[in-house]
Amino acid sequence: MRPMTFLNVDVAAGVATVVIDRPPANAVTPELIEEFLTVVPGLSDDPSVRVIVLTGVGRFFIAGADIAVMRDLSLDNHVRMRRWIEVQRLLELAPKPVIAALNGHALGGGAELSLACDLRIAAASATVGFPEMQLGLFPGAGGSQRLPRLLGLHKAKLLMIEGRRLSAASALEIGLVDEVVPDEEFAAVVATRAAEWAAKPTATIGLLKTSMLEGAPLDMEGAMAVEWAAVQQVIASEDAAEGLQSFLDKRKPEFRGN
Ligand SMILES: CCCCCCCCCCCCC/C=C/C(=O)SCCNC(=O)CCNC(=O)[C@H](O)C(C)(C)COP(=O)(O)OP(=O)(O)OC[C@H]1O[C@@H](n2cnc3c(N)ncnc32)[C@H](O)[C@@H]1OP(=O)(O)O
Repeated sequence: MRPMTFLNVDVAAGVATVVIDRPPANAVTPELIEEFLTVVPGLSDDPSVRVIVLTGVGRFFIAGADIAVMRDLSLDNHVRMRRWIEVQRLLELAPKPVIAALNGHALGGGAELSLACDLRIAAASATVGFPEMQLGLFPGAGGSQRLPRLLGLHKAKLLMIEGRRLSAASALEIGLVDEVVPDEEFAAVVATRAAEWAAKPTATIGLLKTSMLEGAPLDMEGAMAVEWAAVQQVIASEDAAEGLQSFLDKRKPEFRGN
């Protein structure tokens, strides 16, 4: 893979950590989007990667779209920036868990990216919000459709109309993040959680992700068929055999992720 300018990728012990480093605010530009579109598929396809962690350098996770870039209100520019949605779909459909480690401000398109991840862990000093409307913009980086699915229509609408930046604690209260960690413990807790998730049956998690998404818009009959197709894949997996055998052997399972 060609060297990246804004993304630092480290893979160790099954954990791929993608660190966003585009000073001063990790704001999103077409160039940063292209780097994500280069990095994420490779991590998705790499069987040695059991979990992907996204995080930022400094006091910003992602401050959202680069406002200077967004000043170009042309359709062409928005088509370029709209590829952020492709990044989100790659994460949402990745055949492995994706953790958004919100080290700092996660705003606008940054918060919207986190909605496509499977776990959101926030440092206590992080803030999360959808301030697009304060800029006269539409929260159109996936958030207007994912947030209602997460929080319910009314709460999502209020959050987006008001555009408030929530503290990590407030975001936890409403279910926008899953865990809040004191700043000084954040890196260690993220590493621990990532290691825990890397040891789980990775392929089965990938199947759970895609079958839940596939089944969501279907009627119960169709959804049950999606679930049954997933079950049939999992019962043929090494991890299913290992999990059951480990219980009978009274030992911890050693899932190999397939
Ligand atoms: C993400 C991809 C989008 C895809 C779009 C799809 C296209 C089609 C749909 C279009 C709809 C748009 C969808 C999404 C839009 C957005 O995300 S809009 C941006 C939303 N984000 C914000 O509004 C946050 C703006 N930042 C702030 O409010 C503050 O920085 C802060 C978070 C409250 C922190 O304040 P403070 O601690 O005082 O720091 P600052 O001095 O403000 O910031 C430090 C430097 O960082 C620069 N900066 C901050 N945010 C951005 C940003 N979003 N873009 C560009 N630059 C940013 C800030 O200017 C400072 O720079 P310097 O002055 O040079 O130090």
